[in-house]
Amino acid sequence: MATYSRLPGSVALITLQNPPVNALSAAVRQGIVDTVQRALKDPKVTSVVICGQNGKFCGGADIREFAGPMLGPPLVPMIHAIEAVDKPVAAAIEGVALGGGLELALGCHYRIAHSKALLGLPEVTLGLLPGAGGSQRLPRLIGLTAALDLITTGRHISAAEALKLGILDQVTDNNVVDQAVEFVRRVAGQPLDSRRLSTLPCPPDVDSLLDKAMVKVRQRSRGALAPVACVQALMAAASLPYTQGMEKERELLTTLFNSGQARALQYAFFSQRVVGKWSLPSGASWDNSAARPISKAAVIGLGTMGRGIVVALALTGISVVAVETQEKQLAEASQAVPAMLQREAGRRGLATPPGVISFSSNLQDVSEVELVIEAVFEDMSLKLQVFRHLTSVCRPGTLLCSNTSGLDIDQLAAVTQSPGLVVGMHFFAPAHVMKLLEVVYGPRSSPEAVATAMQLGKRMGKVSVAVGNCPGFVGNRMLKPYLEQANFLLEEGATPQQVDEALEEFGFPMGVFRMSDLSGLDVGWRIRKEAGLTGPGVESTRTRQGRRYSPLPDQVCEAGRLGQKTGRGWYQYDGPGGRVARSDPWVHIFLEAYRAEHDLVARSIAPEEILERCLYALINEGFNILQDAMAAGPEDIDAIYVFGYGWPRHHGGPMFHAGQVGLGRILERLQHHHHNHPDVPHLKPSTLLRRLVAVGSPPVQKWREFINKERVHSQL
Ligand SMILES: CC/C=C\C/C=C/C(=O)SCCNC(=O)CCNC(=O)[C@H](O)C(C)(C)COP(=O)(O)OP(=O)(O)OC[C@H]1O[C@@H](n2cnc3c(N)ncnc32)[C@H](O)[C@@H]1OP(=O)(O)O
Repeated sequence: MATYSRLPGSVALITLQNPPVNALSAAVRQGIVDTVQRALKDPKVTSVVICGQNGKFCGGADIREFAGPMLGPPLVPMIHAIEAVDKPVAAAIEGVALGGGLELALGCHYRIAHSKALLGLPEVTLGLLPGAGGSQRLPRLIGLTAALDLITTGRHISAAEALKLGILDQVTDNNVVDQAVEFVRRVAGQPLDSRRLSTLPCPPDVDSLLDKAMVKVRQRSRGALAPVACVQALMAAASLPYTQGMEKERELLTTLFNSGQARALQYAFFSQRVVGKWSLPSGASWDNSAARPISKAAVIGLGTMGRGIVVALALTGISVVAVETQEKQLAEASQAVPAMLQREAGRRGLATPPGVISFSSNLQDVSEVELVIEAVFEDMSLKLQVFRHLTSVCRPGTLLCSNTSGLDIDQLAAVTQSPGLVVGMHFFAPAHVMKLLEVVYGPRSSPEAVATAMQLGKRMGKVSVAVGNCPGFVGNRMLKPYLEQANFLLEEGATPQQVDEALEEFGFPMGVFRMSDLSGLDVGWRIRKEAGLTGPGVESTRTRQGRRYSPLPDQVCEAGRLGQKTGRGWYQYDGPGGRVARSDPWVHIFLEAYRAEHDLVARSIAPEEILERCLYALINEGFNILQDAMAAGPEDIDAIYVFGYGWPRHHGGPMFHAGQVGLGRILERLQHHHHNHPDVPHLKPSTLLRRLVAVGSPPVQKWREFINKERVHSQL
């Protein structure tokens, strides 16, 4: 709702009230319509201020309402009515003015903000465009170039930047409502025509700026519709009168609203928030487990991952003891880490990196910290050695975390004095940049340890997801069948380019082979050797440990082709460290020879089959993970894939995508592919998928409840 009060003198104050962010729900819109009418009719009122309750102006349209029918007064006429008022109306912006919130402010005649406020039009990130007049008013206020940047990126800007751009009339460090009241009293009676943005001319697109932007956006958006529609709306602003521009805005918004992409992006918005409200099978959860405050931490091992973790911690203001026992590596890291910290602080607009880092080669130096993150090489015996050492060196009660991408947390916990204080913290490279953190709880991890790691991840700006302790955890466990299918497709006749193109067309920034070249092919090779799947003494057959196996990636590594770092992998590069992948005749000859050796007849494989085989195998493993309670719900898996594995956000995440494709269809295609490849267990449809289809394929939002019920009745 919105409340109305008349302040001493002649100013009406309208306050939006819809905690926590004063989103423009039907009730709030109705409240605004009513209170603006009241201010208009009250002859004693000469000016109006609109503000938000509890230090937040407005977080935009109420995203939760998008799923249902539109009720209450629509936004566009409401904002037009405010603009038409013949008394000055000012928006007093505190906290946030985002999306519809900023569009509401653009309909006011003046905008005054607190210096700490954030402004933006993030609709594009929800698969929409600023459809409450924002795409037409903003370019009239700040020009096409600046409007294009804000509308197509959706980025939030500071009050200082908004003032510079001309969005704001005044910025204050004091009480913003008081300032706005004083401001409107001062300007009362002045002509308002030039303050009504809809009546101003839009600058024309003289340098074909928008045509060029369209080409770029189409290239960059990888199939996402909203950025393209945003440019189209700006083209309308630049070339059409305001009323026709608004018609175009509405038409584009309707198309976006009805697209699956908007639903996927809005789901992704909420999943990011759902994962913060974690719960474990034990019943421990975010609201019944206290996190410990951490001010001093240590990182053991200063390779690529360790260095990134040190920077991520230091940026939160935590003091870090950075330990590396190899002198050469330590010397390199003590040069590199401060530079990385400086760069990242600059990128985030922080003047001086707040944390203090001390470097050491002595493990004893971690004795005073509250939390240790071990980030040594991914080797169980080495990690066990470090954990044995840590448990004797650290004071009782220190939290011991392992940055592992899939090793058994329970084994590590078993060699410590307090297994309850051990959790996994699986960072993604580069650790100071990538948003995802898997917090891995073992059977003995205490709720306090999980809460502390989750809280620390949040402080580092990560999307932290609590996951169970199983090989590969969630992300890498699902990646395994995906990679496996990609290799099988090569055996059957596809080329690395064909597989990559199909996946990139779907929206991944990089296909599986380009990505493997970037990460280094030796990573998986070492894991397969440790698992006894390849290496000396293992027979070179296409069946290993009772299931189909492709030795192709092993043979590529044996040829010394480890990816970008060696200048050769599934592609060729200009040299070691080269970035531009080019098709390599060696690979094609190698694949032909391999197929001939194994009597495989190459067939032509359609992109649809490539997508089905890779994605549905991955999704199927996602269902197995839910079934095994290694992830609390589909949102957890989807957040992991969107933030850590390049899953296109406009497809929501693998589990959401499964729902959009139709669970029945996924089941039917998995059955089909499993029938053709009975020696591939990953294609065998999961029990959970079958059960969901059997009960009528409920929407993804209902799966968590269904799984819990099935578990109670022992159906899973
Ligand atoms: C019909 C007209 C069509 C087009 C024109 C207009 C379109 C729009 O306005 S679309 C919405 C645009 N706004 C946004 O994208 C802002 C989204 N919100 C945020 O970015 C952040 O929530 C925040 C910066 C406003 C606050 O961040 P923070 O303090 O970290 O809190 P949370 O993100 O955890 O959010 C708290 C709580 O609020 C819910 N929420 C936030 N914004 C909205 C919203 N616009 N509508 C509905 N709900 C919102 C969020 O989900 C959290 O709820 P829970 O605690 O229940 O999870």
